[in-house]
Amino acid sequence: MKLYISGHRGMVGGALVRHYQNVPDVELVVRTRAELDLTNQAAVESFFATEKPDVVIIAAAKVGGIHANNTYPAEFAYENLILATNTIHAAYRAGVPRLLFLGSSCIYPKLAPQPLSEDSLLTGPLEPTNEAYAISKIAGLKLAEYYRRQYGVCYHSAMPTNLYGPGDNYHGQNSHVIPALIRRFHEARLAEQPTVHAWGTGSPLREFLHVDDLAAACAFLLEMENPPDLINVGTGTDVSIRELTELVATTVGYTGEIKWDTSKPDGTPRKLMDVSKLSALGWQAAIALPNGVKRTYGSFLAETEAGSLRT
Ligand SMILES: NC(=O)C1=CN([C@@H]2O[C@H](COP(=O)(O)OP(=O)(O)OC[C@H]3O[C@@H](n4cnc5c(N)ncnc54)[C@H](OP(=O)(O)O)[C@@H]3O)[C@@H](O)[C@H]2O)C=CC1
Ligand SMILES: C[C@H]1O[C@H](OP(=O)(O)OP(=O)(O)OC[C@H]2O[C@@H](n3cnc4c(=O)[nH]c(N)nc43)[C@H](O)[C@@H]2O)[C@@H](O)[C@@H](O)C1=O
Repeated sequence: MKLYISGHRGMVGGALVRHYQNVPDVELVVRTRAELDLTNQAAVESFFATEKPDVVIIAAAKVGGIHANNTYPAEFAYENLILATNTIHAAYRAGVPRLLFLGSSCIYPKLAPQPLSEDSLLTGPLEPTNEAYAISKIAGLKLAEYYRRQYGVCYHSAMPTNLYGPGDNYHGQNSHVIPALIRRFHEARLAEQPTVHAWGTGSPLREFLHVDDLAAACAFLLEMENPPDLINVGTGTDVSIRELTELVATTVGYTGEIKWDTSKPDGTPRKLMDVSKLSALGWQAAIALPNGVKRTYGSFLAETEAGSLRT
């Protein structure tokens, strides 16, 4: 099986490469952004016509936390729309029979019933801080569905909940909450800072999935002969941002005071996936949050040491 993983230098793409690199009879195809810019339609068409992979996983995207999504909506919409469109269409034109598109839990309406069922898609207004990204992800998953329906190709989508793990982005402003807090608490401990600020009120609820679990779930879905068009991937449990913040501080060994910067947005009040569809098919997450955060802090230290930390 010739498998093209886009975005292999990102957190999800990296986990997929780790998962598949020792699987027998899998030939991995990867390209850096410098080698293949997925927003360049001609380059994408030419790549697919030459490589003709058997399976594609779209793990490339413009990704960021609440601040980045809220600040750069034009880039989040444009890059993710064009990247998904180019990849799905070129894969179809090159005769690729199987493709997995990755969306995100933010595709569901802000106030949809919790836990978020796949049936909630397109039933109400989106969370404003990530509307642009969500719209591009909805377009991507719908495109995969339409190509499957019209052309009979097995193109389908998975909706992961908030992810974390090795190879995450530790940018001070544009990252997600777990990498942001790991770095902030780590630096505060080293500098013996008495106070650390976390964003918002601490009251929102979020569900977190380790990226190695997501890679395993993607492989599970790609083994299915007739996968659903759209399926949620998560753990089925959530925590408050306040609880998460305390967990990260403890893991990192920071003992100072935590203050809340309420000038920063909370985002959606709760985002818990209904994972009953995936559970019924026989898959569930294996890495519990405290252990996952501990492992991720270990990766952060190793990446810092190696000079490869993404900031
Ligand atoms: N992180 C999370 O919490 C969640 C992520 N997801 C989804 O998982 C997928 C992967 O996310 P994640 O791994 O976290 O993101 P990362 O930012 O870690 O990785 C994304 C990768 O995509 C590459 N990329 C972006 N634009 C282009 C382009 N135009 N051409 C070529 N490559 C490009 C980036 O390359 P470069 O390094 O050169 O910029 C990067 O390697 C995305 O679809 C995202 O929506 C879903 C739910 C939650
Ligand atoms: C994966 C997901 O990621 C984004 O949505 P989000 O769930 O809001 O993700 P987040 O990780 O940025 O924040 C989670 C919560 O945590 C709080 N918070 C505290 N302190 C920090 C902090 O220091 N950084 C960040 N980023 N958040 C912080 C923050 O205020 C919020 O209440 C979307 O872009 C969306 O498109 C998407 O798909």
